[in-house]
Amino acid sequence: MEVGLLGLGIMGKAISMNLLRNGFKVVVWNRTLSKCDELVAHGATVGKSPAEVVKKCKITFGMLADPPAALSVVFDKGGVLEQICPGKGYIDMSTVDPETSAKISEGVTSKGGVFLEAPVSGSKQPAETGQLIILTAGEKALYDEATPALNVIGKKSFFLGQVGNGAKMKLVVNMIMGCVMNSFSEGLVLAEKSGLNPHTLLDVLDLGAVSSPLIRGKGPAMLQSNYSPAFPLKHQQKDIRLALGLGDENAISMPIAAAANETFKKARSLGLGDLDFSAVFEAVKDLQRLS
Ligand SMILES: NC(=O)C1=CN([C@@H]2O[C@H](COP(=O)(O)OP(=O)(O)OC[C@H]3O[C@@H](n4cnc5c(N)ncnc54)[C@H](OP(=O)(O)O)[C@@H]3O)[C@@H](O)[C@H]2O)C=CC1
Ligand SMILES: O=CC(=O)O
Repeated sequence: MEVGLLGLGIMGKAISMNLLRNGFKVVVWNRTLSKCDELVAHGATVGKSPAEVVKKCKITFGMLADPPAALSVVFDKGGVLEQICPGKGYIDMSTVDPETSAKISEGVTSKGGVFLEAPVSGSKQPAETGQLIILTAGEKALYDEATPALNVIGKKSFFLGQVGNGAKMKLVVNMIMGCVMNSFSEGLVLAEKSGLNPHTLLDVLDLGAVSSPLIRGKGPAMLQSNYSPAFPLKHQQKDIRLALGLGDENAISMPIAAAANETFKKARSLGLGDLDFSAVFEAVKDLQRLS
């Protein structure tokens, strides 16, 4: 099976590599074209534009940074819409808001193509090993057609119905994850400042109800100030911001998410946006110094 992949950031690169390893032919494109070289060395071919990738492939995936990027590769010159047509599908895996997803769906379907949104839960390592959780919504026939690829990309795919439901589910999940990370960071600072050994806190947490792959996976590196990016902090802040927008539309009061958003914004203002989202710990430490 041949598939296209637009966007070779942390996730797009890992997903492409995994597809190649599993026998898929992959046609890649990235805004910074030089990032395609490593994929070519592993057997991928390159399209010079999103449109050229769509021309070559029956199904094309997008994995872009944010709503402006996701819209740009579809609607701009050389974009997906120039070649999408009946018989071709576009699957957007970027984390965006439901409105962005609906715009992309309308654009694709207006040209006779089919659309599926498919944001993923899970980070760099699950992407490398095909262990993502895929939150799809949109055209069920495209979901069925893409299942062989989805089965390689993830350990479980959900089909959630109409376009927008995948985006909403992803934003709810990441709103929770951002709040947990912020709260965990405050706990680490509180432990240390009140005279406890934060390493012992990690051991205690790991044995109790709060134990999680997130805390187990990130905690030791955070205590070494190691924030090598798996999930960039700027994307986590984008997700909480978009989740707050969803809360706004639905008149849902979310004071904890709003506070976490402020901490992630503070982290961005400290220049930590490209580091892993666990670097919010540094912003929490900085806030203590100021208070
Ligand atoms: N990293 C993670 O753990 C996870 C991330 N996600 C989500 O997946 C998406 C991708 O994440 P990730 O791979 O980490 O992000 P990266 O920041 O590593 O990569 C972003 C990608 O978007 C491209 N891009 C940015 N702006 C534009 C634009 N205006 N036009 C075209 N392309 C653009 C970049 O191209 P260029 O190389 O040229 O800059 C790059 O390919 C995000 O929506 C993120 O929230 C979801 C689950 C996990
Ligand atoms: O969006 C990030 C993730 O880890 O999931």
